[in-house]
Amino acid sequence: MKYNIAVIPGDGIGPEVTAQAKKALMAVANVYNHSFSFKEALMGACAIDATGAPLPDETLSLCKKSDAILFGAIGHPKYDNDPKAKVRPEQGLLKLRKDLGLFCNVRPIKAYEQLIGNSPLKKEIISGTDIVIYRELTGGIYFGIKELSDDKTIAFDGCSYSVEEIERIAHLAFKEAQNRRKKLTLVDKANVLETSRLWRKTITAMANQYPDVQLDFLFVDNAAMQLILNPKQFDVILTENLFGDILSDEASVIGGSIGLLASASVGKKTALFEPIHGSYPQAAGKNCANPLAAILSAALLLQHLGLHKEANAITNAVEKSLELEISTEDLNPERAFTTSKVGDFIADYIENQQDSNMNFMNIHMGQSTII
Ligand SMILES: NC(=O)c1ccc[n+]([C@@H]2O[C@H](COP(=O)([O-])OP(=O)(O)OC[C@H]3O[C@@H](n4cnc5c(N)ncnc54)[C@H](O)[C@@H]3O)[C@@H](O)[C@H]2O)c1
Ligand SMILES: CC(C)[C@H](C(=O)O)[C@@H](O)C(=O)O
Ligand SMILES: [Mg+2]
Repeated sequence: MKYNIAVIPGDGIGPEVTAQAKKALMAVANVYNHSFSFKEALMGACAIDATGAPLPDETLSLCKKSDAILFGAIGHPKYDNDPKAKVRPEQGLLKLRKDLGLFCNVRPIKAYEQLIGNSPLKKEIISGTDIVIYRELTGGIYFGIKELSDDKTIAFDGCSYSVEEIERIAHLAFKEAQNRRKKLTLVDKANVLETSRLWRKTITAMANQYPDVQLDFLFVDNAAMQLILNPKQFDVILTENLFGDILSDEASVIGGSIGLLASASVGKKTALFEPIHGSYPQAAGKNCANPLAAILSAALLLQHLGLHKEANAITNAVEKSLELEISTEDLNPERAFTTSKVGDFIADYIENQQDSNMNFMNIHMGQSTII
């Protein structure tokens, strides 16, 4: 089959990690006789530099024409440190999510047995953790009215949610729970926020449509603590935009590095696949960032296209790289492999995994070097 994939490498480490995800997809194409046509487009600080806009029209129209979108990361310190900047890289990503209707962001988190020692959390606490966060992505405070008083001493960010916005992601989260361990936790701040009370009321009213799912509720402050104290209690977490952003970075500590966390941003018409991490500007151009979040995002892309065997080929290769410690410095500081070497290993493993020849492993393991 032929698929058109829009690729948005973005800023900082975005281009480096996205290149490895493309390598993995090309290896899949070779083994399984698919054809991926990749078309690249600008978004973020690089797009502002080139066109003045963080999301050029050509990028949006390319995304609309594509079967799926692979995205790296955006963001640049020159904007992070300038609160007065009117045009910012992040506006590109937010506009893309909104214009494409990508309301449901799925963020899987698991403790890989191979990496159990990498987390600062105790082994017995994290071992066996397998959570998926359903983060609402096109509503809430991110997209509310923003105001600054004329004398610039008072700022306002509005937060609103409608029943329709809550229901459409909640149906997906309930269904995901049905396919997993049948537990759904709504995380909110219903003791304070009107929007959270609407979430609670709406989800409670939906529960009878999913009688096999055990539904519970947690306030977000407690949820932040429970994620670290006892992450195994969670199966599917459903939450609003801002809480999902914060809790997923926190949860990445369970896996051992944020460089492992992939995500799918899904709408009715299309879907975009993105690591949860940012542009990590300190590592840009150094070939040292972990590409696995981007590579695992490519696996989620394949699943979305219904290519399950192919997606498994990528996740198996990732597991093998972790087992052999063919990993970047965040996971393997003593004997770090570069970003591109990890990508090469994954692509080679996908193409040659039937090959039981141990030389194959030796070639890669002998190549360790580094930064
Ligand atoms: N989706 C996105 O594009 C996205 C997400 C978050 C932040 N950002 C932007 O990225 C810029 C930097 O933000 P930040 O420093 O808060 O977050 P960040 O995720 O870029 O980096 C935070 C820390 O996480 C670690 N890290 C991140 N990615 C890694 C990787 N692939 N491999 C190994 N370690 C990794 C590093 O220790 C890094 O210092 C900002 O401009 C921000 O707005 C963009
Ligand atoms: C860059 C920023 C707008 C974005 C968000 O807050 O959604 C990021 O942190 C993420 O998690 O994808
Ligand atoms: Mg974030």
